[in-house]
Amino acid sequence: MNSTELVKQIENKRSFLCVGLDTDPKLIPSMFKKEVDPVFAFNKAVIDATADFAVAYKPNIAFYEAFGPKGWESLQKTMDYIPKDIFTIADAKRGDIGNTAFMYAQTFFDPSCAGFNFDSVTVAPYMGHDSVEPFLRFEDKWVILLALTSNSGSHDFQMTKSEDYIPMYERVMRLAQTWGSPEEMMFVIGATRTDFLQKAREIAPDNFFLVPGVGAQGGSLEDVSKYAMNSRVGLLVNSSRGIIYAGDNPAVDAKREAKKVQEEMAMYLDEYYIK
Ligand SMILES: O=C(O)c1cc(=O)[nH]c(=O)n1[C@@H]1O[C@H](COP(=O)(O)O)[C@@H](O)[C@H]1O
Repeated sequence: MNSTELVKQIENKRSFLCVGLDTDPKLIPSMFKKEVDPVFAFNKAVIDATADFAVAYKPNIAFYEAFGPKGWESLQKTMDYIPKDIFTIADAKRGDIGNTAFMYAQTFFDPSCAGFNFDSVTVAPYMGHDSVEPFLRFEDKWVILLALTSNSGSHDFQMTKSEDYIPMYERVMRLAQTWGSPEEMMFVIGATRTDFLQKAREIAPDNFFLVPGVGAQGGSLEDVSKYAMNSRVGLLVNSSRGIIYAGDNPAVDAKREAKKVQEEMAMYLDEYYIK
């Protein structure tokens, strides 16, 4: 999916919500446990309940690969079920030398390999340009590069400053913009880092940000909208547990939560979105 299609979807749905499909078999409500594939049955119910309010789905790959072939099959069925006009993110946080990175890129982007046709993959920048470039070879596919993450460990490396006082996350964002255009590269900026959202937007005015950390991790949707929205919205805000585990019945509970977030987003679009 290209950025024009993504922005159009955001404007039509008045939403920049990404629903995270972090489906833990232990947390699936009992009504799904009797199904042949409980993970897929649950995801299907969540997708049915939230597709009107979400512009993206982000299956976190860890929750699927932990269960081997069965997990990959649940992921495949989930991907096949997601409506084709909704943006998809393989949250895999990959990063390796070039030829290996290309295999990872094929896994998620090339339907003739593993069978997936994701729009984007999360990638760790630590190994540098040649570990990211292979993901950029695919047309209308996106790299979502970790910049400033939502966890407390983000202080360990991302916030550290070199002799020129530039923090590592800023160095990542500036250099990565020489590797790929805003049409193919997004940055992860945690919603829990509202103090840095404005700065991040200054560093990368045109890139989309994937912003996890609202909902269960407590980030403020209003601050994210206020400080990081750009003239093409430029935001995908993820919530996983806060939506998918909102209650025992996704048709009611996940729907209620997704709708609530979407309505709040519509309000912030009215307030902060200036084309
Ligand atoms: O890349 C991510 O999506 C990500 C980056 C980050 O900085 N923090 C973060 O929480 N995530 C992911 O976003 C999701 C957050 O889930 P909830 O806290 O349940 O909404 C998980 O899948 C995390 O792996």
